[in-house]
Amino acid sequence: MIEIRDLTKRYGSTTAVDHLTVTIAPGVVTGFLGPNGAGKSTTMRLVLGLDRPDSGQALVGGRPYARHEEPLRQVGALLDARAVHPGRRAVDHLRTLAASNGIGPARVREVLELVGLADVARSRAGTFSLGMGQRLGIAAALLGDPPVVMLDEPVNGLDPDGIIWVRRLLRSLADEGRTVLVSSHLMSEMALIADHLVILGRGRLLADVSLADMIASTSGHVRVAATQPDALHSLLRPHATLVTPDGDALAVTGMGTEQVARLAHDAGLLLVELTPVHASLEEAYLRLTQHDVEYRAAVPDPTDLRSAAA
Ligand SMILES: Nc1ncnc2c1ncn2[C@@H]1O[C@H](COP(=O)(O)OP(=O)(O)OP(=O)(O)O)[C@@H](O)[C@H]1O
Repeated sequence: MIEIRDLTKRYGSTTAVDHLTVTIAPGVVTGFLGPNGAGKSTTMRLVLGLDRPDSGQALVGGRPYARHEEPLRQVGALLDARAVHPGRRAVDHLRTLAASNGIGPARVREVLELVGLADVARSRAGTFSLGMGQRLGIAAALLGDPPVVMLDEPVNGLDPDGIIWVRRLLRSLADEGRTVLVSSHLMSEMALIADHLVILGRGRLLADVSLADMIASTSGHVRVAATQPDALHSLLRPHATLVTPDGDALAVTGMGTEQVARLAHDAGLLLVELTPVHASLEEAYLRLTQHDVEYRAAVPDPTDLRSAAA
């Protein structure tokens, strides 16, 4: 279990983590989400004692990370897969880490097998692809067979096989009763991996919610098309919350399919499509975080269902 209590971290005038209180429970995969700069990496670094909080605390297994004698046996973390000396052989990198935590060479061989790097164990980390580097980072995280695993963007750079492998790995770690915290900006991936979500915005907790409740909290939309698109648009606009183009059709929120059908019928319009579309995690996430995005490009509006559905 990870317990974060009233945690605050400032860098100059930036408050990276702002009075954050949340518990990451064992036995489930918790997705850690938030826009760029929301404070996810800082929170993970604070949990690992790599940075000092201004106030509050982060406990792993009931204690601050630094108070554990062999921390790799408590928490396995992948924060930055490139943080390995490029001249180091993969196996030597793992052996050094293992030795500093009283872990024997047999476990090094085991994790190399587990992540699929056994054949390249003697290659230097600098020759590894991004995906191989990720696998090496995950191997390091799992060395101590820890009850808590924290992975920052673990699928970054992995090919589809690798992504499926990470998904299965995280599921099995959670099923074994471990605490699994994983960050990713890929909402479609999160929707497949996570059971629970912790969402930050500008360092504050925006949501601590199950994946199912998160999606259910956002109503979907109706996709509708008619032989006279302009007439349909004018008809629906006064009645719906939002009417936006969606390919050849319109995306309509704030009305159900029946209401759309009746209005069209009464106006003599012929519908060629009428489809209820359930909200995706991405839509729910974009709506929740739209006021907390620190770095936003000028163009797409996050409430535009076309960009949300892309
Ligand atoms: N070492 C540092 N010095 C100064 N500012 C920092 C430092 N580390 C983080 N910050 C700032 O703290 C805020 C939170 O950053 P953090 O990297 O934790 O966010 P994040 O949610 O992990 O973002 P991303 O999704 O982009 O990785 C940002 O405004 C960032 O610029």
